[in-house]
Amino acid sequence: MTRTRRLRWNPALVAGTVLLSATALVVLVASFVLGEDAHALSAQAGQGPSGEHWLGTDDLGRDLLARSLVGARASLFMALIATGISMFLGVLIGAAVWTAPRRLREFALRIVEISVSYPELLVAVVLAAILGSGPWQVVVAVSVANIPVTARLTANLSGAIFQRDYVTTARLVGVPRRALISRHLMPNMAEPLLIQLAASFSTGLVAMSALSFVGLGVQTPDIDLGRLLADALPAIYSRPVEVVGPTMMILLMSIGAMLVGDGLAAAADPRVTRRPASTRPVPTRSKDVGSAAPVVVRDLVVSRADGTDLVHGISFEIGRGEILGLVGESGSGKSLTALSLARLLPDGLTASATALRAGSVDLLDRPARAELADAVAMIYQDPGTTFNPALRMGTQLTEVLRVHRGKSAKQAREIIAGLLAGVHITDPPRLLRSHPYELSGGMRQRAMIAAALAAEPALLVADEPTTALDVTVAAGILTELARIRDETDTAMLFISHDLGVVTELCDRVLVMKDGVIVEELTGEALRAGQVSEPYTRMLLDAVPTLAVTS
Ligand SMILES: Nc1ncnc2c1ncn2[C@@H]1O[C@H](COP(=O)(O)OP(=O)(O)OP(=O)(O)O)[C@@H](O)[C@H]1O
Repeated sequence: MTRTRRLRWNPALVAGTVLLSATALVVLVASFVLGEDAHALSAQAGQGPSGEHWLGTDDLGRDLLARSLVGARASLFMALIATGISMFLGVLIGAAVWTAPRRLREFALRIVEISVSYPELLVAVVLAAILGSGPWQVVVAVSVANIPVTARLTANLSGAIFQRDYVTTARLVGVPRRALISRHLMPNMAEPLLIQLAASFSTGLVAMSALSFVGLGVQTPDIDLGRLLADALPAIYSRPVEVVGPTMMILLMSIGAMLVGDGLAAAADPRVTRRPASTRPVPTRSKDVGSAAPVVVRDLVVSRADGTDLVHGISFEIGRGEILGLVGESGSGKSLTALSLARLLPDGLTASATALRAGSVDLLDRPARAELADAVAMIYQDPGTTFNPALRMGTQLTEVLRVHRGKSAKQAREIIAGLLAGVHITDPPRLLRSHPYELSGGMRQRAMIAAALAAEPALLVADEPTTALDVTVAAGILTELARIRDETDTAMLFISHDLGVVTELCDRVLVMKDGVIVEELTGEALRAGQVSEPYTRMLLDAVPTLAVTS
């Protein structure tokens, strides 16, 4: 079950909504009431404003106010239809681009970027000229001209959202593509897309009026605002009042739409956050090596597309119920090692190994997502980006159980509630009803651990799980991880650049430098300071201590 985020009204949004709806209402009502007056000829030609004709009459004696309101109705409908078409197709193309294979995506993105570089009005004029004059031709021309800008916005938004941890997690657990788009992409793009909708309406209205003005749109005797402006042009110096009606209608509607857009932008949620992580399968090299350990990594190489190796053939195993620490300075290759195990390497990087196994799953065999979810779970550094801000915690935490274990929503909630209680969340039902932003960082991280355990993975990767937390909360999370190690068979890969934390928690520690393991130590040896590598010594010396001098 998903939520509706409450709209935060602000002056621009109120003013825009009132202006737009009042104008639309007046236009609709008046155009029905005054429909005949707009076309009725009279002897009172070319008159100025009067009590009978508020905006005067044109050279055939037709009431200019009635014509403006009737013309505005046509422009309003045409702009709405064009906006609907361009938004629908733009969002579809933009989202589809990000679910396409990499090469096709790159190609499509370039096409969209090139299309955006042509001014919309110019494209609309060219298309309308090709299609011929008429209202539908203009609607199609303006719709098509507006598609690229929406498609690019959607593609950019999708790209950013696709790289957030919660989407990475959803992909890791094998959430189907359609659900990814409807549940994770769309709710998080709603605000910018609504803003784009308002902008698209406004530019569409102006473009359509411009096309009718130059004779490509609505044709006499039908009228829209552009047509009325064209009719007023010959008398622009002798009776300038003729342009007032259509100009005012264009202004009122587009200012209304712009204010709504600005209001939505101001009301947009400021909590939108990011963290580049990502996704790409791991191509492979060759075959195995027998070992009883649940996690086996042999000769893991991670390379860039240009052939540069970032991780240089490292090997390690993790035993049942063992926490293996992976330490090293920033850029030493810790995260790439972990992402290779989860088959979540960023685009442009590939991994190969002679053995890569978690539990019974051979990661070199391109396991199905469901299998992978059983094998590997991840806890990320920043609990603020781990969850989709648009969904309740219950929806997200139960995902893996519903998707892979076929549990009903109720069963999944019960299991997760038990796991949440296990990680010392005091009121699990309340947490399940909450949105992520209602929780503290520590609670979110505990919830992430509970979600990770739900799949009973053979390997739990914790990538700097305490770095974004304050010291006391971090201590609580470390205690949870130690408890999981003591109470379950889960093998754990604990990544950190902080030897102090690793010393507290890990049974064994690998020290990485420049993509190579330079030293392997037991937890005791590390605690006793028995290290042989100068690099490890340097890391150890970098651990802050609270020395009190008197
Ligand atoms: N997508 C990428 N494309 C190219 N190089 C990358 C990419 N991701 C990481 N690298 C490079 O690979 C090396 C190892 O990166 P990695 O993220 O594994 O380091 P790390 O030890 O986890 O660092 P940190 O503690 O800062 O997270 C670094 O030199 C980094 O610049």
